[in-house]
Amino acid sequence: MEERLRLIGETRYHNLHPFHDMLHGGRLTKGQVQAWAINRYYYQSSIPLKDAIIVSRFTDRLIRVEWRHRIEDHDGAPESEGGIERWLQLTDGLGISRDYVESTQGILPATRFAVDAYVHFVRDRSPLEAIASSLTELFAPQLHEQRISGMLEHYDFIRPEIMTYFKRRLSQAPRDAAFALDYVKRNARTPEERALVCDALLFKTQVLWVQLDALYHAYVSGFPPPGAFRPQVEA
Ligand SMILES: O=C(O)c1cc(C(=O)O)c2c(n1)C(=O)C(=O)c1cc(C(=O)O)[nH]c1-2
Repeated sequence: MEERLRLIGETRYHNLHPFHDMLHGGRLTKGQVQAWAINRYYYQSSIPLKDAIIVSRFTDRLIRVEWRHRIEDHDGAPESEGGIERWLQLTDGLGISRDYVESTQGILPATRFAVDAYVHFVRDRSPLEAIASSLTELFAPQLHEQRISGMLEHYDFIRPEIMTYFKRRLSQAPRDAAFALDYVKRNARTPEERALVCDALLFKTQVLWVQLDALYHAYVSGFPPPGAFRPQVEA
């Protein structure tokens, strides 16, 4: 099963999407990077809702204890900032108002539908599939490394401080992915359960991929849907 999961990552993870090639290779305008960050905020801010649902689905206290730090990683705590605040530092650095980002008014409909589908998936499917759907994080650190170095190298509007979100994920994601992988290996006992685990990961790669398809269509091909964020024309 682990081999199958890793093959799904190698062939379907969104590091392979052409929008990411453009983002990391310095081939987007500042307006297109702003569009990516505004849309991605919706994903970030929904992750703790998704994780709270996962916590609510386990009667096993030890799993709840293990999983709940993910909510704090994103939401923060009274004395410490979390990932959502760090994401807003990124959008601040890109010159977009927090009110506008947090309102999620300008996001693409496809972003909302895809992210909501992820939240609903962990609510509606088995707890095993809910955990398996987080396994894309196995493949995230390499992508984050690429993003940090690529964006710093290629864009004069990206300063090191605003990439803190990704630097922090470099240590958080491997720990989280290792727990989830160990959990599915121990708990998917039948061929049917192992197939469900692989299908959950496949589903999640589609949640991520379709968000970049929508960004590409709107901001590279140039067909933003009505009501979506419109970058200001750059001089
Ligand atoms: O930048 C990315 O490509 C990327 C991908 C993923 C992922 O693979 O789901 C996550 C993140 N970032 C991320 O920052 C994050 O906090 C996160 C949580 C989860 C999850 O499913 O619980 N995925 C991801």
